[in-house]
This record gives sequence, structure tokens and C-alpha cells, in this order.
Amino acid sequence: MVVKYCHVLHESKIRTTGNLYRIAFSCIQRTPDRGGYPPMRHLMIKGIRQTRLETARFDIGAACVGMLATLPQAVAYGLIAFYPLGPQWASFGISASIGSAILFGIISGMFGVNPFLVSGPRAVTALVLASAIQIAITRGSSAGDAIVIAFVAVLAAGIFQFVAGLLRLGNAASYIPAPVLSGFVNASALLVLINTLPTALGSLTPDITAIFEPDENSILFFAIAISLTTISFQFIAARTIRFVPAAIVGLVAGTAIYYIGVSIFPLANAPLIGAIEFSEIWRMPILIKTTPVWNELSPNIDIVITSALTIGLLSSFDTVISSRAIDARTARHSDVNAELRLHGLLNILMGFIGFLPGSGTMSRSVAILDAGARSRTANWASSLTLALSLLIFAPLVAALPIWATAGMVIAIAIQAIDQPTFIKLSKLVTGKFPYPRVIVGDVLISLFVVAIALLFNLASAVCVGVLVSVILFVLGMSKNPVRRTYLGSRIHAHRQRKVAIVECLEKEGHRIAVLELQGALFFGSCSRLRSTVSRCLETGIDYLILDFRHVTSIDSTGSEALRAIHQQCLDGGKHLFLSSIQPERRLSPNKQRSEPSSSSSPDQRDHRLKPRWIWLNLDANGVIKAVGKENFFAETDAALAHCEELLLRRFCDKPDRGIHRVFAKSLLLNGMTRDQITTLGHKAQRQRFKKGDLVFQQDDTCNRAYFLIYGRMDVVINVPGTGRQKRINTITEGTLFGEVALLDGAPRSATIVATTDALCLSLDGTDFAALRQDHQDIVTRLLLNLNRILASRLRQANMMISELEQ
Ligand SMILES: Nc1ncnc2c1ncn2[C@@H]1O[C@@H]2COP(=O)(O)O[C@H]2[C@H]1O
Repeated sequence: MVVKYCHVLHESKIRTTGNLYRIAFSCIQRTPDRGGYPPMRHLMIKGIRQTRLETARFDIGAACVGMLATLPQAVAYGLIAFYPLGPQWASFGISASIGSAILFGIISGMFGVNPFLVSGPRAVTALVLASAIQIAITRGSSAGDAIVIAFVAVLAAGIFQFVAGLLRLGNAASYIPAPVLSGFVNASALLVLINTLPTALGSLTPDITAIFEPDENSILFFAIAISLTTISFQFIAARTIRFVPAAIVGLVAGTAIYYIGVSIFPLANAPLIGAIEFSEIWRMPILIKTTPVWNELSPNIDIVITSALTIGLLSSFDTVISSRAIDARTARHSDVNAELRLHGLLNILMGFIGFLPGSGTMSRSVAILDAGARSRTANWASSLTLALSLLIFAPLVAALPIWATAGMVIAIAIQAIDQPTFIKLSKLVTGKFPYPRVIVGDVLISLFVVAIALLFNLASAVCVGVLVSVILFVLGMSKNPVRRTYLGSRIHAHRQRKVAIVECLEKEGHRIAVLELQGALFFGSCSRLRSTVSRCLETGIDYLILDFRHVTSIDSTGSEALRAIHQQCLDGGKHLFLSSIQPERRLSPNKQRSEPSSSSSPDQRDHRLKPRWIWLNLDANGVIKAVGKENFFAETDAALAHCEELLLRRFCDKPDRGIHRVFAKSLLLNGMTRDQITTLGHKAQRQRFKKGDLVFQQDDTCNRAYFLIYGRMDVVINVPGTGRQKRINTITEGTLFGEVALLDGAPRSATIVATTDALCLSLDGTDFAALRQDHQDIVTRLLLNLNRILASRLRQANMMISELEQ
């Protein structure tokens, strides 16, 4: 392996190592994105169709940029991996790295699930290999044995990745919150900037503080001029030139300035990429070339296992997160598990033939996307071009000044910064956003991830970011799960009741409390639930209804809290009821797994049911047994009605079955003399209904009004578009129904069904007209009372609305 650059490296000691390392680190971490649409999506959105020629032109341009982004990285990673073995292994390392960039890149580019995910060697995995070799050498292994140990670890890492893909562990990355991903992208971009800046400013040491030293070697104005030219041309080209990738325009401009500078003016020489000989890259696989000393493996198995796990985890993480970020950018969705399986197989291959392990890279992927990649051709062609460039373009590539490549990397890093986070941050700082609480959490998490990444490393930053997000989420969800509390004195069950009963409910209804719960009942929210319930019970509540309508989930701690609340009620002689919970839920037709057969009727379809998680959890944790199934209600209204009945039994007179007593207590007949009531009774028609009978149906056209003497009727309406019906009220004895159609002559506004055996008196329009002729006084009184009934219903409805809106 001949790398001219390596000669410079050895000759000038660390002079160029610093540059290479800086380039390497800068490029690794570039994990860009988004400030605008990549050209491809932009064209897709505009609906512009391209010819194959145009697509190929963009892909080839993008491949060239990808190759230029890969080359310096690959050289640097090779040097990193074999650094502990000394300079004589440098060319070996570079060939192992470039070989991986070519072979891994071509195969994953061709067969990878994500067409724009460019894969190849990475700095982190190169560092793990270096430390494995270092430990083996310290324990007394020879260089060859240390290399064997390292590549067995690569092979095992490949198996690990393949198995992780089979077990679909890649999906775990979906749980990375957006602010963490944004912080990851920004941290990567900043790391690129920080690591590349010294090179772009001509500093010869890798330490960024060196650029502030007034040493003439630290800041070369010539270097700054070259990198600034590259950056500016790249930015201008990104906005103005469509045909050539902006990165190449910048690179050409920066290189031109360099050669003009060194040929016309006696300006400083820059380190160049240097010549690389292709013939040295392909060599015998490492396991064949070096004599494998298997005996060496057993005492060093710990190195193999830890390195394999670390490489496997880091590679998988890089691949999955890069694939997700590329997906977000290109509006696609790739199967990361399939990607992991392919990467696993390729890393097994890399381990066998002694090439560096590979994983998905954001930097190179974004480089080809920003350069206008249209298809996966740009991906594999960038690796192929790398191979070709070593043969054909070697002189051109060799002549590129490092300062210009540093400028190119900086420009890509700046474009990669996640703009939405910075927009949010600037809005927070300038106070332009009216509700800062909405975005402050996201911005803080994002900044936190960036800070950890800069202080430690990206992997820890993402882990800590996810942890902080989870903690913030739990705290956010730990708010009081009681969204509203109302008393039975203000809100009654939907029952048409006699005045005396309504009065009784208004007087004693404060003994009934409904607590509307919301969100998740879990370990984070249970203590607040318990304290709210305790406070509520202390106010003299006898009947407590917990409404689960807005509860999304429950865990065992939530169930335990319910059992404790039930015990608390028992101890205090109170009654607990749970509403809006059912064992099963009806599946909407489009969620049903199997399509109903053509023979199945709509009714049959409606009855497909699925067990409810909340019910199952309550059952599993013994809540249903403790509270008693009879105390669970499908609707809160039913639970409220049940509590009202219990209350009425305690505090109100027994229901009165005598017909005249019913009449006397009815609001409709209020103020009538006994004679008037008797006359009305003679004019009216008596009708008996059996339990389940249909009195009339919604939309029927008839104008008969009914007075319920005893029994109970449900008022039911059709729910439009579902074929289902819903009970909205219950009529009890002494109340009127069917009056609406009599008054306005329109079809029935609801269906009335007898829920018990019932007796009614009824009058139709004709009876009413006859009554008006002979007994005007009765009709006037009836109409007056009817007005009062309607007015009181309106007031009650208003009170309920105001109560529920609180
Ligand atoms: N929301 C409601 N609450 C109580 N009763 C109702 C309600 N809606 C309709 N009704 C009764 O149901 C009857 C259906 O027939 P009508 O429209 O003639 O008269 C209606 C009322 O008497």
C-alpha cells in the first residue's frame, strides 16, 4: 500500500496526522439535515419528471461528491484502527479501511433497503478495534494475533447485528424522541465544525485552541482564504447552479485559489490528499494471510466479546438512526431490521477478509443527497467511483488540498444544522412565541443532547437524551388524572322525573360525586388520584363514581390504587362505582381483521368485539372482583341514575302508585282542579305497553302526546352514519312525552321504548282541538304548564352545560 500522504505523515511526524484526524473526525460525525428540501424531493413535490439521462447525471455528480467525502475519512479510519501497532502498519490499516469503504459501500448501496443510506467504515468502530488491538498487545500478543482477535470481534459483531435484525430490535430506534434526534443532528454538525475548523484555519495541531494562538503556523491566512472560497462557492452554487453538485463547485474554486496562490505568489504549501495505489488495497484475507493462533483467542475471549458487542451496538445504532434520519429527509420509510440483517452479513464478511467493520453514515448519505442523488445508483456508484478514482482520478484526487476539502466539509455541516430547533430557540430568546411552555421542553432536550455530545460522545448523548425525555414525559403525564368533578345536586341522570323527585335530588344530590378521570392511570399519576379522592370523600360524599371515559390506559399501580380507593370507601361506609368501562369494545368495520362475508348482515358485523385492555388489567389485578361486577357501568349516566335511585330510596317518599297522587304531583297538571283532571282523564285514551314495546319511532309522523302514569320509557336517537342507537333520556312516571310533534307538527324527534310494563294516557291533535272547543280553561292551563316544563328543561340543560364546561 502506497499512500503518498503517509510518507508525509511519517516524515513530518504529527504534522499531517493532525489534519487527517481532524478530517476524519469532522466527517464521521456529520449527521446533517434539513434546512430545506433536498433537490430530489423538491423536484418530486414540483411534479417535475426527469429523463433517465438527467437522473444519471445527478447520480454521477452525487457519487463523485460521495467519493470525495469518503476518501479522507477512509484513510483516517485505517490509521486510527491500527495506530497501536505502529507506523509500519499504517498502509495495512488504510487498505483495510478503503477496502471496506469500497466493498461494503457497493454491496449495501446495491442491496440495502434504504437507497440513500451510504455505508462504510466509521471512526467509532475503528477506535474500538484500536482499543481491542491495544489490549491484546499489552497482554503480550503479537501484532498478527492482535489483528486476528480484532477481526474475530468484527465477525462476531456481524452475527450480533444479524440476530438483532432477525429479532426486529431495530424498531427500538422508533422510540427516539424528535428533540433527541434533532439534538443528535445538530451535535453531529457542530462536532464536524469544531473538528474541521482548525484544518480550515491552517492550524497544524488538532487542538482547536491552537487557532487562537498568535503562532504563524496556527493561522494561515492562505488556508483561510482557500476554505472560505470553497465554503462561499458551495453556498452560492447550492442556490444558483443545478447541473453540478455545489460541493464540487466549491472544491474546484478552493483548489483553483490554492494553485494560483502557490504558482503566482510564494504562499505556503498545503498538505494534499496524496496518491493512493489501488493494487495494494486488495490483499489476502487477514485470516489466511496471518497464521491464526487460535490458542491466543481463548485467553483473550473477553476482548473479543466486549469488542464484538460494542462494535455491534455502535454499528447497529449508527445504521438505524442514520436510516431513520435519511427517511425523514426523503419522506420514505425503510425497514431498519432488514438493513441491520444486511449490515450484519456484510460485517461477517468484513471480519473474514480483514476489512474494517461498516455501518450507515449520515455524513456520506447527506453528501450524496445534497449533491442531488436521485436513486440508489448514486449510493453504490460513490463506492465504485472510489475504487475507480484510485485508478483513474488518482492524480486529480491526490492534488486536492486538504484546506479545500475542510472548507467543503464545513459548508456541508452548516447546511446540515437542524433549522427548526434554531428557529424555536430564537423565538424563545426574543420572546416572540406567545406560549413558550409548548416548545421550551423540546429546545432544552435538544440543547442538552448537543452539550452531552460535545462533552462526551454522541452515543451517550442520545441515551441520556432519551432518558431525560422519558423523565419529562412521565412528569408531564403525572398531572392530576381527575379532569373534572361534579355533584349529583347539579347534574342529574337523564331521567324525566317528577318535580318532587327533582327537588329531592337537588337537596340531597351533593352526596353523589362523579370524578371524570383522564389519561393514563399509572405509577406517575396514582398518588394524585388518591389524594383527590380522599379530599372528595371528606366532603360528605356517599356515592362515588369514577368515570373512565377519558382514561387511555392503566398499569398495575393504577389498579392497586383503585383497590385502595375501594377499601377506603368500604371503611367509610361509602359506595364506589366505576363507569364507562366495558369488558369489550366494538370494532369499527375497517379495523376488523377478517372482512365480513357477504352473507353477514350489518347487525352481525356490528357485533365484532375486542377485549379492552383496561378491563383485562383490572381483572388481572383483582379490581373487578373486589369492587363487584354489578358496580361497573357501561355509561356514566346509568351509574348516576343508579346512585340517584339509592339516594331517593333513602331520602324521598316511596314511589306513589295511586293515579290521582301521580296526577297531583305532575308538573303538567299543576294548578288544575280535581274536576279538570277528571275531564282530561275522560278525554284521554288509556294505553298499556309491555316491557320492550316500541311506542313510536324517530321520524314517524303522528301527533299524539303521552302522559306516563307508571312504568319507564327510554328516549333513544339514531346516531347518524353508524346504524347505532343511543339512549339520551329516560322518562319516569308523572311526566310527559311526545309533546314536541304535537306542538310543531314535525316528525318524531326520537324513538320511545318501554323499558318496563307501563301505562299512559294520551291525546292526539284531534282530541286536543275538541278539548280546546269545550274546555278552554283546561287547554290554557295545559299550555301554561307545558311552557314551564320546556322552560325548566332548558334551564336544566344550561346548568349541565355550564357545569360540564367548567
Ligand atoms: N333530549 C330529550 N330529553 C327528554 N325527552 C326528549 C328528548 N328528546 C326528545 N324527547 C322526547 O321524545 C319525544 C319524541 O317524540 P316527540 O318529538 O314528539 O317528543 C319528544 C320528547 O317528548
